[in-house]
Amino acid sequence: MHNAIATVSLSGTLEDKLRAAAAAGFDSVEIFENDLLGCALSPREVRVMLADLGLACSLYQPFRDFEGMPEPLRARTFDRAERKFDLMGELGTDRILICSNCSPHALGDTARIVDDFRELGGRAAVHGIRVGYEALAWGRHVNDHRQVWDIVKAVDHPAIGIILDSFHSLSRKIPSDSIAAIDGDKIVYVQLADAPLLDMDLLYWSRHFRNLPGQGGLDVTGFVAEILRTGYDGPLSLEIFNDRFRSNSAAMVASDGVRSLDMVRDAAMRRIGAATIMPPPATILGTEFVEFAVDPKDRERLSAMFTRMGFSPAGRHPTKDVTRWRNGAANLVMNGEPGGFAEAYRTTHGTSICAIGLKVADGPATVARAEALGIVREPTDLPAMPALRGVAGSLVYVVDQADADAIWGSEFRSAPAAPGAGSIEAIDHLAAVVPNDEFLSWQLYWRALFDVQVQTAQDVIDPSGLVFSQAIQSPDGGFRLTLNSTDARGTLSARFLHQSFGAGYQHVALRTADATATAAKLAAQGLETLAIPANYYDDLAARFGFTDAEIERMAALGLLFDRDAEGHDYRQFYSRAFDKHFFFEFVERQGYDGYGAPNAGIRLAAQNRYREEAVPL
Ligand SMILES: O=C(O)c1ccc(O)c(O)c1
Ligand SMILES: [Mg+2]
Repeated sequence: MHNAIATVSLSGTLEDKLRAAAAAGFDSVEIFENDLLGCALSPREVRVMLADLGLACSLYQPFRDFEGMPEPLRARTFDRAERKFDLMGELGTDRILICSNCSPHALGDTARIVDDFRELGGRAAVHGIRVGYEALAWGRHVNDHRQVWDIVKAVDHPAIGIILDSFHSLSRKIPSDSIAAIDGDKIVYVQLADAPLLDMDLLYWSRHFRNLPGQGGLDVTGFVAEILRTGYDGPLSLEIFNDRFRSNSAAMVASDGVRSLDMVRDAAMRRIGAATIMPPPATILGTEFVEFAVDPKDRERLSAMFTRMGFSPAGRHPTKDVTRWRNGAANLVMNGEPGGFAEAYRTTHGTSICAIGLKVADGPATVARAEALGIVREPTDLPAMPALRGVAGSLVYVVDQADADAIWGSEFRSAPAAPGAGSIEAIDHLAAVVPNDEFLSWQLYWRALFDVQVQTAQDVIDPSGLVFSQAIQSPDGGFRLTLNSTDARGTLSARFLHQSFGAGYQHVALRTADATATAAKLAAQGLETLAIPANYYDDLAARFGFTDAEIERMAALGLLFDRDAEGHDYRQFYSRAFDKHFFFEFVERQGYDGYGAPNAGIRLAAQNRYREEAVPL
């Protein structure tokens, strides 16, 4: 069993695609006919290039509108097939994909279809070629792999088998356990794609929105598990029609593709109880700390902000300019050390969040899985705390739960915890902004490495355009992250990307048991918070029946409110941004699992009103 990718999944010319697939480590490619037709190389030259790159060609596709054609079209499809068999000989591949007929001329007569395939099998066998029949979800008469399997059984020819494509089967909600009826040695090829769950015409959904397993909402793992159970051991091949991938870097999509296939194969093997190739998805217990790279000129103002947020210095590194700030269970690290990673980071991005520390159940296993998935490990001088490369070159420190306390003890000279400052229970969530091109890539990174779940993606309305927000969280909610991206240049997210020279963490949400009391306390300490307009509170009163006094109090503190369908409440308020760059949120969850999506547009409109204000130099 090996990793393959269809050339249609990658951007560029055929040559670009092949080079990217080889560089990422694929074993073989499916050559998509249009990529060959537009290529100046002859099939023989492509074959030489493939050999030079160490790639095999595992499939030629697609061959359309073959089965059940009335004469004289029928004779012509057989001639066309013979031409393609010759071409495949030059290209050096022995498998072809025939997708189910979409022609208005196609006859649905199964006996005719079976005869057509039997005849084709005879002709293919002469060339040593195996033909795989794939049900397109929108095929005119055949659109379900169960129909294809019935036909393949009836044909009963060694050169004729079935091709399974996860998109076609899962988009139609065909139960994957139906694959158990298929003989593994009759499966000619397997194509994999995921997709976001969209209620959309199947053809349009397939041709524009497919994405890599681990980037969408289909149960590709369950599909692969059933295929492995049949004993199939041929290629698992990515066939991704995606508008964004057509313009993205082929190198990025190809290396994400290998990560995705390795992840899905590992998950499927785990599901069927087979021996696996890497440690399981890592359990994150929480965000142990957030580290800020601070420019010396900003140190005083950032310290003042932390103080107003109820944090106090709780330890200092014995030799480095690194300070631990603490409020309850939340740690913020301020790093002003020259000459190291933090300085390099702030030189590019300005004073900003340069690293996060994740507390995990098993540190060494987390790092081993990261390495198996091709996630870059960054050297650090902290042996107990390995670091992985994260968004925009920031670091994700891996903190084993057994070492968490020891790290603070050994790395910092601790001051006694300041009494009375413990209003923060934990770092609730992080919000990162990433360029649109990388949105799916970072989603895969988190979903491949960690045991996390995704919530339904949200469209958030910024006054200057739409922002996509994808929440990722551990099963118990102890770790939460939102990934945000936009095409709209004027949005806060876009301005963040522009001003900070790339992706990064834009805000940190801190959890408190009582947001109202925390807001009052921090306001009294001088924390500037985001003012929310009166119209919002009129609507809150109307929707939830708060008393005038309750509404007045919320308005005075800039508190936002939401309640989920089960009646769980959420309260949140925001700090002003530090130099229009990053900001803090304070949240109270009463069993509420979301992120206050109905309030996101209100918050963005409020932040937008400060847009013209100058930033201190
Ligand atoms: O969209 C299509 O036409 C198409 C063609 C070939 C495939 O393998 C496929 O899954 C879809
Ligand atoms: Mg397909």
